[in-house]
Amino acid sequence: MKAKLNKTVYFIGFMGAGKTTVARRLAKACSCECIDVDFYIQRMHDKTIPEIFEEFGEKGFRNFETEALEEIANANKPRFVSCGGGVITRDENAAIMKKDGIVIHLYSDAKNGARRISNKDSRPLFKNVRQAQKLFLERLPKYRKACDYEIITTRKNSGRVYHEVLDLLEDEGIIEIIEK
Ligand SMILES: Nc1ncnc2c1ncn2[C@@H]1O[C@H](COP(=O)(O)OP(=O)(O)OP(=O)(O)O)[C@@H](O)[C@H]1O
Ligand SMILES: O=C(O)C1=C[C@@H](O)[C@@H](O)[C@H](O)C1
Ligand SMILES: [Mg+2]
Repeated sequence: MKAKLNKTVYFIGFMGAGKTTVARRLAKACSCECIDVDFYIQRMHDKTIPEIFEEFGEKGFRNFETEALEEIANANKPRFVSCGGGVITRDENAAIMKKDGIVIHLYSDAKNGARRISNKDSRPLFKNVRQAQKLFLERLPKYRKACDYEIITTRKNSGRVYHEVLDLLEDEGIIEIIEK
């Protein structure tokens, strides 16, 4: 399949929602760039996320995250961006994404995320399922406020989520299908 993307699409959602997986597959179909904000931050600072949390704390990490988002949004070219799970903790991040493109919330709670994520050590804020579920419930209104669209991913495989997002983007004129 070949498609053309007209506007940058930001994926938000809790850890393990499938943001990176879906963004990569869509970028391949549209022959455009796919940016993972977590990878971008790690490359910018040449440190892993746990190292950044240890050295600069969560506040330091959040500052890097806003800086990275600003850079990504300023590039002003259509692409897919998968965000870190906590991007909605700052209202200014939501404003940066909305100004540049459209925001899709991939809904997955922490219990669902826990079944999908194998390496929880690389995620300092996913210590155990009970704590993570509490964090998810605190964040849910923020994900919903920050997004333009929401796709439920619970009990759906990544292929199904991909097709639902693709249909949505086509219906909204954000993607044009060139070849089926
Ligand atoms: N809908 C799905 N059903 C089952 N497994 C999935 C689904 N989507 C992604 N996965 C798998 O779950 C794991 C996490 O997916 P992914 O890295 O895309 O999530 P993420 O939202 O980017 O997470 P994080 O916020 O931690 O970066 C991967 O192993 C991926 O293959
Ligand atoms: O949910 C969160 O707050 C985070 C999710 C990850 O993607 C990373 O951005 C980091 O571990 C913080
Ligand atoms: Mg990811």
